[in-house]
Amino acid sequence: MGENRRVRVAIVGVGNCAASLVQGVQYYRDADPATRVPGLMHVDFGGYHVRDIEFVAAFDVDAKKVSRDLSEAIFASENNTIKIADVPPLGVTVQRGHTHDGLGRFYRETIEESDETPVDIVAALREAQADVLVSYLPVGSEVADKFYAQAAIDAGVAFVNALPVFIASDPEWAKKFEDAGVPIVGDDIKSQVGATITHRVLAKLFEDRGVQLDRTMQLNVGGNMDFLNMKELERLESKKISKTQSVTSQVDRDLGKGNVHIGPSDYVQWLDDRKWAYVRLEGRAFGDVPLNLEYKLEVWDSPNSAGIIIDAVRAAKIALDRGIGGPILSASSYFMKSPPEQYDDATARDAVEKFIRGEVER
Ligand SMILES: O=P(O)(O)OC[C@H]1O[C@@H](O)[C@H](O)[C@@H](O)[C@@H]1O
Repeated sequence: MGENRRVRVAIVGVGNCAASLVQGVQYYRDADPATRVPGLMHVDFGGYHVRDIEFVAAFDVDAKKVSRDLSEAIFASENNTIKIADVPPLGVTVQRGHTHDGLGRFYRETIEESDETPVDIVAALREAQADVLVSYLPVGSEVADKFYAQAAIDAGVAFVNALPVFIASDPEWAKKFEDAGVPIVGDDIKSQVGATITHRVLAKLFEDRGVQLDRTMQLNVGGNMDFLNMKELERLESKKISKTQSVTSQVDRDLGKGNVHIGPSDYVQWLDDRKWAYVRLEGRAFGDVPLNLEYKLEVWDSPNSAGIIIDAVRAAKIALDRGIGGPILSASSYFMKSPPEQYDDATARDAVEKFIRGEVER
């Protein structure tokens, strides 16, 4: 395992999340594996340091990003996340990707689409000798995401599916990856301490402590392109399903129709890439006495997911090194909202550590 100590990463969708990822690799370049570093779960992940991640290809459709060096494209157009690092020129030119259903109404009204011809993705991935392709397409890009998933299979490149399109968790797609011997980690990134994981953990706490959860809701607002895009309601159907099942999987009972409301709620432009989540859980405790819990989480959305992707790409690379194809269940269940199999987060975390040590196959 691990003769090649680099993790060669390609990105599709050079938005805020990609910006945080690229900056984060720079930010943690000299992190000491012997210490606990704020913001990372692993400095060293199975022998790969954060600085071993190398960006080798990037695809986008935005005229202000295509043909620019990745180090500039991450700060271009509508990208508005917090800056954490200066990024030197990377020598990676953003290539014209394929649009398919990637641009909803609000993207089309906001950005100018590149008039360059889309490149051959399989050829580009091969030429770049990519190990892992990270899909950061906008929510609702079902056709485009599957197109890139197929390109990853055809190029023999591992796939990290950060958006709520069901691929790793779809048995037919999972089999395609398995048959091709290509690893996949998915679906839908679960942030470090984000709306989903806090909500899951508290729902489980109610259950574990014998409080019956009767009703819950999670309302999210933000000011990035993700939230603007989701004003188009059809595009967020898969997102609502993904977020809801991630929380309800932690409760053993069916809460009943109408008692769970989880989803993106509105676009508030001045929040920029901040996301605020308002969460409420209503239950019954000892003697059927009401017990309610309400909290508000304020985060910068994109850096909150970047550390998770840094681990997900290294998990995918380890699977490649070990010749394991198909969904990587441990990493998918800890890092993603909709993995093929749901576990509680402590169990999933343990599984990831076992995977790193080679004690579980996937
Ligand atoms: O905070 P949560 O619920 O874990 O969600 C995290 C991520 O969820 C994805 O679906 C969003 O598109 C990302 O922008 C976001 O960072």
